[in-house]
Amino acid sequence: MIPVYSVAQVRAVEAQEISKRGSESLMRAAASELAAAAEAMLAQTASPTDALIIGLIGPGNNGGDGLYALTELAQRGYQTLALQCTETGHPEALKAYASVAGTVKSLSEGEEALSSASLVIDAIYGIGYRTGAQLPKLPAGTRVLACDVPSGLNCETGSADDDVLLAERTVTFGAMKTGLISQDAPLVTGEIQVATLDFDFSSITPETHLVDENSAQELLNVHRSWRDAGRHKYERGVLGLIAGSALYPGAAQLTARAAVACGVGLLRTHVPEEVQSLLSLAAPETVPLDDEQITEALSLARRHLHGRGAKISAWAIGPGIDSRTPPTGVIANVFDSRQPAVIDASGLEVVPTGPSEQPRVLTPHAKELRMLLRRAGVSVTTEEVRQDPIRWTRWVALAYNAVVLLKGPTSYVVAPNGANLVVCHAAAQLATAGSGDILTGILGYMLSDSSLTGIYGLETVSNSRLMELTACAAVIHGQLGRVTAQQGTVSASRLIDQLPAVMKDFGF
Ligand SMILES: NC(=O)C1=CN([C@@H]2O[C@H](COP(=O)(O)OP(=O)(O)OC[C@H]3O[C@@H](n4cnc5c(N)ncnc54)[C@H](O)[C@@H]3O)[C@@H](O)[C@H]2O)[C@@H](O)CC1
Ligand SMILES: Nc1ncnc2c1ncn2[C@@H]1O[C@H](COP(=O)(O)OP(=O)(O)O)[C@@H](O)[C@H]1O
Repeated sequence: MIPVYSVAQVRAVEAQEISKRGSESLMRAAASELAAAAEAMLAQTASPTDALIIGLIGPGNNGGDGLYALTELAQRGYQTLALQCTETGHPEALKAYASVAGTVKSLSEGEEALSSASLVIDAIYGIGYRTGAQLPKLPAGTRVLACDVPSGLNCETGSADDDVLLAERTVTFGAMKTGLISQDAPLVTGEIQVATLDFDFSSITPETHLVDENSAQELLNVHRSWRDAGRHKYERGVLGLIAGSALYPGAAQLTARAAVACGVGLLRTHVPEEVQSLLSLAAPETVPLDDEQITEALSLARRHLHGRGAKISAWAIGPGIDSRTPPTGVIANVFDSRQPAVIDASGLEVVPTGPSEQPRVLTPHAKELRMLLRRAGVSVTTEEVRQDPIRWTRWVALAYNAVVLLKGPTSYVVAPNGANLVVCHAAAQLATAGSGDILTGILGYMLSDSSLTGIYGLETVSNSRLMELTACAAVIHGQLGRVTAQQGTVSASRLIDQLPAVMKDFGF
């Protein structure tokens, strides 16, 4: 997992590093990382002599990084041009660049060259940016590498100006910063590469941790073993799905098909009669589960009589339930159990507040989070949630005694004790009807699989493992969106078609 720090924390460590190593040597180290990233971006498309790299240079240290990077690139044979975007610049870096590659032009003098740039390095503003500067408009299709932070992005809040310079890649220095993963940031930074420059953060507690593809792989492997290959379907895990209504017959199918596509051991489905025949057609692998069997399964689980009757390892509750007539009796019994559950959509309208023995994950989007807060007696606006998502998600986690996944372009996973993780891996195309139902299927499957929860006997899964698995499900879901979008337009059904291949990439 990647630790994420506030700008103030990064500034404090930076000050220590400057006193140890000197400002110039740090800046040169940052510049080398930036130059290497520029070379990597051009590796497929241009040889050094053909490529023109233009640096947009600002007044402070960010501009200094850009100039030293351009100096290195000029020394390696690239054609470079430094365009000064403000009245003043970093004096030593300006001198260093001039001595290797010639004079620096003003933006107005050299603007025309932008249309022939192979790559633009955006080194106008970094963490010192305050909103409101005049930023240059780049020709459509310009490839941009941002130095530390895209210019126009407030790196404390993640709020971007309308004319922010959109980056294909951002090389950020010291550590991942909160404002690079919040609010607008995921839409403007491109891929983020952290160049730690060996900054020492050992005495500082990060604000949160980012779970990316690599960290998800590691987290998924924690309990996997060679013994997994010898398990039969019941040992592998049985998911109980309570979903669907005549009003929304599709949601139960999507969640069921997603869980099946993940490779669930067995899926038992509790849906209204009129939905069951459709579900059996859409997912013939599923086996219906009636009220009596649920009561029996819960009773056996309470008496630890595993392996008899309808054994259920975890539950997925909510997709497509008609909130006007939810199956409250059955759901109430499941909520009273100690079996892990993911609760989504209309299930969120009936999940009880207060203490519970059940390990639970609630998966609201922002509007559902506000509904959950209202049910717990707290009234907030959408803007308040946007400004401080972790704070309001924590309120819900505490009030409902559950791990909460707040879904959106950036997703937040928060436990009742306040621990939190962030996932920034989504593709915009995931904003399509039914994609949340698929996430419920993926997470439901993961909670049911003992090789992922590490629970084979009588204990229950801890909130910290629930958080990890929830973050992994969000990463897988994000990757699913990315892979599907590469091949065409995205719909929930197309996401399910890609799911087996994406799961395979995560070691399933
Ligand atoms: N301090 C260090 O040792 C290191 C700093 N690094 C670089 O230093 C950057 C931070 O440098 P600075 O603190 O000089 O800040 P910036 O280079 O981000 O900004 C320069 C100055 O621009 C001005 N400014 C900001 N917003 C403006 C606006 N809207 N209108 C007009 N002027 C505005 C501010 O006065 C600010 O100090 C980092 O982002 C990173 O690129 C790296 O070299 C790593 C080492
Ligand atoms: N603009 C966006 N960019 C990236 N991911 C998004 C965006 N909007 C929504 N998502 C993701 O898509 C999913 C939508 O879930 P949800 O709102 O429950 O949809 P539905 O109710 O249609 O199933 C969530 O996983 C969320 O993180």
